Amino acid sequence: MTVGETSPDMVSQSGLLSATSVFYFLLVPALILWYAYWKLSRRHMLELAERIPGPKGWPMIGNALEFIGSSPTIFKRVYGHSFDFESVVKVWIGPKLMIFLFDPRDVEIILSSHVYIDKSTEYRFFKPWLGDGLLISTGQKWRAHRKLIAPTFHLNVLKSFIELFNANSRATVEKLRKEGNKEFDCHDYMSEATVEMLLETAMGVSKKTQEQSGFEYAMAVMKMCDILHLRHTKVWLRPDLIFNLTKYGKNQESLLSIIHGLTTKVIKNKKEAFNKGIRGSIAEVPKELKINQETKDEEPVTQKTTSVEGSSFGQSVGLRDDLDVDDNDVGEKKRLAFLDLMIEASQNGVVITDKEIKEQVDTIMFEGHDTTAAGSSFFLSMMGIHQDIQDKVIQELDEIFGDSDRPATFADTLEMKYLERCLMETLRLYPPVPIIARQLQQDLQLVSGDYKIPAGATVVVGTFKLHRRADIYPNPDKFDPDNFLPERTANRHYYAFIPFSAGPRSCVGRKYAMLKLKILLSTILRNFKIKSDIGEKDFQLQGDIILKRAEGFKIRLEPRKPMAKAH
Ligand code: HEM
Repeated sequence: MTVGETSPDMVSQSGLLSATSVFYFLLVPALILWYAYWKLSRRHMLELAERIPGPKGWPMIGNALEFIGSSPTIFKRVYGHSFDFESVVKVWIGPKLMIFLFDPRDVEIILSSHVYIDKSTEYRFFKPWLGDGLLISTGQKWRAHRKLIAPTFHLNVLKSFIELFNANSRATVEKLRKEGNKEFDCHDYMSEATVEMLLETAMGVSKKTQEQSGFEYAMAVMKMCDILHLRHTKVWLRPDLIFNLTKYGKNQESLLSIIHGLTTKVIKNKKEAFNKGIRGSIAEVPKELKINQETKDEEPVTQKTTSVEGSSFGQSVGLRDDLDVDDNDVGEKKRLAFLDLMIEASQNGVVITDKEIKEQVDTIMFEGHDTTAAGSSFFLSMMGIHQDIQDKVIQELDEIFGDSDRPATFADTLEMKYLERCLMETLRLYPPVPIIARQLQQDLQLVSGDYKIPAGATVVVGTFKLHRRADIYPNPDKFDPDNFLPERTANRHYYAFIPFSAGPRSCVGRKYAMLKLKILLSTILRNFKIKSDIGEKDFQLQGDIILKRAEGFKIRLEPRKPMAKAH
């Protein structure tokens, strides 16, 4: 080859070289342009955010370091720092803007709105588990499904669950008895009980027909929540591509196969029963726990409607949502339990597909169990710590039931006024859902101060902190059931107590949860006195999606009577 001649190799190499240099030549300005555009498109957001108070952050990562460490450490640190600010706090996690709200007036604007109803992008980690179920769906799909599902949790449907609530509460008491008087974690029992109750009531199948135990399901859910929480706090686990390669990704897969295994079986069993013409729960109630018809018929007329005078079912008296609809408005046909209605609707054609039923069953099974398991475990912890208050609850129960072991009726639950106040106070101090997050599609003007939250930001309603505001609850960290005396609640802002959220996206299971918890907890306290060797100041709180005690819900039991008497 002579000088000046070029080999085909060299041609292709120089071609490659020039292609690479052209690529970089174009890439750099493209990146600069993209960055400039990105900055420009966020100018509005940055300008509005600038005026909102918040802790100083680092370049690029913002305040992300605040979220490093163990769950209890993060919870303590973030809650502690919230006192450096008033009712609105801005936090940057990398490029993500989050605005925390603690003022009930601001919270009302968000929660009562039909506009600001989109869930924050963090909820997307739930997708492989809950699909497009009620908790995370949005727009027309959410609206249509909410309309379908809400009536299945009206009080008239719930009243038909009372015998099953009693039967399962009784079974839980017998399981608890085996602990003797040693210290143990009551959360496991509460999880199992709530899963089994959901199976037998809302799903209408028998827990005995599920080969897989409710306990195994509950444990898998707990581990799934740990993984989801990790993805919220560890930024590098957020992209699916990376997450799926990690051990957490693999673990999630096997947990989902347990979780979905149970829900698939539930739907299959229910469909089989449905095709045989069976409606309502196929679970059996022991004869001695059947509530006789006379007692049912004695219920005053007001109780035959879905709203009960003076009883707020877990939200401020005066607030109303789509669960507070009178019987006459609901109509006879819609009075079916959750899964019965889902299957009937699907058989009638267009309303809901099999995939959508599955997503809703997964959603209700998750939302319906982990929250109530935490709520009941905190309640038992409170009883164990505050013996004087527990004595008053027990006295009230003795006045209602005497020394009879008869099952609780709906009318009895309305008499449990002091127990209800203790439950509300537990949900105030330890709300099982400690924060609620929404994604803003439009700017939002606040009323607590002259701040406007820009579209694109994530709004976080800090329920835990809101419930402990000293200007609303005097001595806010003290467990004081009298906070829910009518004269105290009368002048309180409706949105100062929102354990079940409020407004159009409030919890559909609110009344279900309150009724079930009253029966479960009263049955436990009719049989045991609770003791605790740990005080509230030693709680290691962790807010991984659901608020829990990291050290476990340790209590001890003292039997109140040797053996239950028949009525
Ligand atoms: C103590 C028990 C419970 C508490 C504290 C609680 C709390 C909440 C909260 C705060 C929300 C709003 C979440 C958000 O916007 O991010 C919610 C939503 C929801 N809850 Fe509950 N919940 C409880 C029990 C239940 C039960 C028993 C069920 C079902 C049987 C249930 C089903 C749902 C569903 C489906 C949603 C989504 C509603 C929607 O977006 O339209 N919850 N819950």
